[in-house]
Amino acid sequence: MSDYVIDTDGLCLRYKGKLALDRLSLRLPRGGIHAFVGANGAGKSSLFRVLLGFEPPSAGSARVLGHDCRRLTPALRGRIGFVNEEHTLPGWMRVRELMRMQQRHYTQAGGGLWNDARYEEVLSHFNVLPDQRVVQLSRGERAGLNLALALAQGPELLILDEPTLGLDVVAKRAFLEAMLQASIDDGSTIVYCSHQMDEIERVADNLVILERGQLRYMSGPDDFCGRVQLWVVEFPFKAPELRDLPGVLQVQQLDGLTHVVTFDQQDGAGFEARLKLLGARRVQSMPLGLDRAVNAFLSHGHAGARRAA
Ligand SMILES: Nc1ncnc2c1ncn2[C@@H]1O[C@H](COP(=O)(O)OP(=O)(O)OP(=O)(O)O)[C@@H](O)[C@H]1O
Repeated sequence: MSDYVIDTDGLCLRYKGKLALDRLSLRLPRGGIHAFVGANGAGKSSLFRVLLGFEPPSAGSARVLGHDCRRLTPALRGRIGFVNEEHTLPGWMRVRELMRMQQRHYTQAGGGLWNDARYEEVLSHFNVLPDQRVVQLSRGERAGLNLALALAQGPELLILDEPTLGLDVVAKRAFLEAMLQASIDDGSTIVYCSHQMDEIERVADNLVILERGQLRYMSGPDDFCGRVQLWVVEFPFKAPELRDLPGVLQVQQLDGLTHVVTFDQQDGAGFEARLKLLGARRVQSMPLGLDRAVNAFLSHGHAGARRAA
């Protein structure tokens, strides 16, 4: 059995003239919650489509649960749960019928561990009646049903594309709790993408940052935040150009002070000394939350891409 639940090597996916995945080499260990972040168009959904066998790689390889993604058998697919952001479900079916169908499938297939309690718990946060047809549900209710079904399957690997988009705060919290529970109780590996850093901060064990189809960064969210630092600097006159200093991700002028976000400059002394040499009168440094840290990291990539263009 492969140690990696997902293993890609030099993976490329090209859509007519557009490189969505660019020589992506990525290995995710089994277990835990892996959160993918990246700007719009970074390639998150494209990666999921390749992993699920919906798109063949244009070059390189992709393996999921130790098997080539181009040759996933129905039995293997049964070990992988997937929820897409549109929450597509058969509209004509009643909620009860859909649940029974999934329940039967996942109990008989033996691939998963159907969990009634988890289904009921997640769905209880939505006003969904068993007799309603899927087509009659609101978008958020359909999302809730889809997530309840996916989490109740207890799949070995669960891939979720922006699962909480459009959910209210209570439903979102319930879903995150259930996701954590599935990861702990069933040992499911959960791979999901989101633009909501508060969520990722709360549940993710591993943060994966994609940029223009490439892997830019991977570690636990806390380790990532530990490497990003904000410096609030007072220059007596006009602030000098700081963007080209080593490790600088972002520079902003706010209320007469210069805010500099750096990566791997947390030893303090070296960077502070540089700022002082450049004429800084006062320097204060502080850690950043995940939201601002990721934002600075991604905006650095954006700026780099603009400069290269
Ligand atoms: N069917 C397609 N045909 C052509 N280009 C596509 C297609 N699907 C995606 N792309 C392009 O591939 C790139 C990656 O798209 P993808 O949907 O994977 O990004 P994403 O990271 O999921 O973005 P978002 O956060 O906006 O959902 C984008 O530049 C997108 O325009």
